[in-house]
Amino acid sequence: MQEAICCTTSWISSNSIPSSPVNHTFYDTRFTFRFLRNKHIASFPCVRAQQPKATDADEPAITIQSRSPDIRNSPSDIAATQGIKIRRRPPTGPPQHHVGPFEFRLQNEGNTPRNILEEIVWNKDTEVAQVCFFFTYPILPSLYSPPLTTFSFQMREKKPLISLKKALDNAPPPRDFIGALKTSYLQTGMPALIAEVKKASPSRGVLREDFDPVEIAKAYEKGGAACLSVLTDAKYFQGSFENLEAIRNAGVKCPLLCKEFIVDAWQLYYARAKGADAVLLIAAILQDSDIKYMTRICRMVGLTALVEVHDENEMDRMLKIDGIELIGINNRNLETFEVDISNTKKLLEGERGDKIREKGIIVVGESGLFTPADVAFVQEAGVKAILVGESLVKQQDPTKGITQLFGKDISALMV
Ligand SMILES: O=P(O)(O)OC[C@@H](O)[C@@H](O)c1c[nH]c2ccccc12
Repeated sequence: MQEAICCTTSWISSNSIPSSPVNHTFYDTRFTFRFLRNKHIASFPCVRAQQPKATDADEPAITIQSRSPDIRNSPSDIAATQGIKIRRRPPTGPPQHHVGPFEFRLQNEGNTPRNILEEIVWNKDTEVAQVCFFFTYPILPSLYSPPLTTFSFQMREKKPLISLKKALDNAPPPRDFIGALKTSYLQTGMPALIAEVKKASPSRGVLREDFDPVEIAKAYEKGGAACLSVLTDAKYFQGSFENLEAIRNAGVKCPLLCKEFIVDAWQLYYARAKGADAVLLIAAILQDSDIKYMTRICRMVGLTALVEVHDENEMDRMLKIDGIELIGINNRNLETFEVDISNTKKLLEGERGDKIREKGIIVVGESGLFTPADVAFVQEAGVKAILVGESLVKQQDPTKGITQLFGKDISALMV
């Protein structure tokens, strides 16, 4: 079985593990891990964790795993049929060549990221995996051939879910992200602003040297932002979960979007535990079953999911999924960095626009918005909210930046 999650050696490298679903299976009384390999299944009791409370009474209980259970067998084949070009890891795997104690990495098409988004996702997969726990448990030798006395498995957790669950209980309560957008839109008659706290990006480099996330967040709130987006990726955006936490703890009332590359359900819990009210799910990197699965988890833990699309195929995929309430159209192609705000218009035309209105989905126009004309253009196209980073964060006074972006002081229009 390709997606085996246990390793038959007592040593494993984080890179050598496929992105398999580790079963974060919660029971009220005990927690069982299941290991699948060559059709053998071994289960044993482990730490107890608890299933989060369903907020929707109709929502059946769910088993928490890293990724959707539906994709366990051939994730890349399914992704390809959905038009997803981003590969989730080097298909040729880790370095193959060993000479004595040395390892040689052979660079080839299979283990070289094809674009920046793929590179970010591979790094994120490794990052989430590296902060894991390695457990070594004795196992019945008869289950495997040759007999083993121990095996190790990787748990994609910086903190085990049990402690994250505790952190969830202590997390500040989730706030209504969509409600804040709707209220702002009604009060101002302009697209509600999700203002982004972003220090740097791979396409633009460092946007602001004197970066104080709390000060910027407060300035955005004062300027009339409905919600804030906080970058938490450290490697490419110089963001952090500490920034998110600090903004939340500083008493900023705007609901917070955790701007992260979510590749594993564990990250949803972590974001909520750190005070996020919403998370970003990127259709270019998550297949349909992952989106369905992760949006369900979001509902259970009280997070709003902002599902991001960039092209027609991604939009059509998301429109077939029930329960999506908020869709962001990214004007930036995350593979090439090209920005074109007419992308928002293109994806809202014709039948797609009709379907979005029918379903009552709120659309957010994302990236590359700098002027009142840009805001008017995407509003005309049908968005009720906008997500803006660069043009605001670069202003010495981000509050004034908001007034310049809209051509008027929107904070004065808010009750
Ligand atoms: O700085 P801009 O061009 O205003 O863009 C903000 C936001 O849309 C952008 O940061 C963004 C949109 N989708 C993302 C996904 C990951 C990281 C960043 C993003």
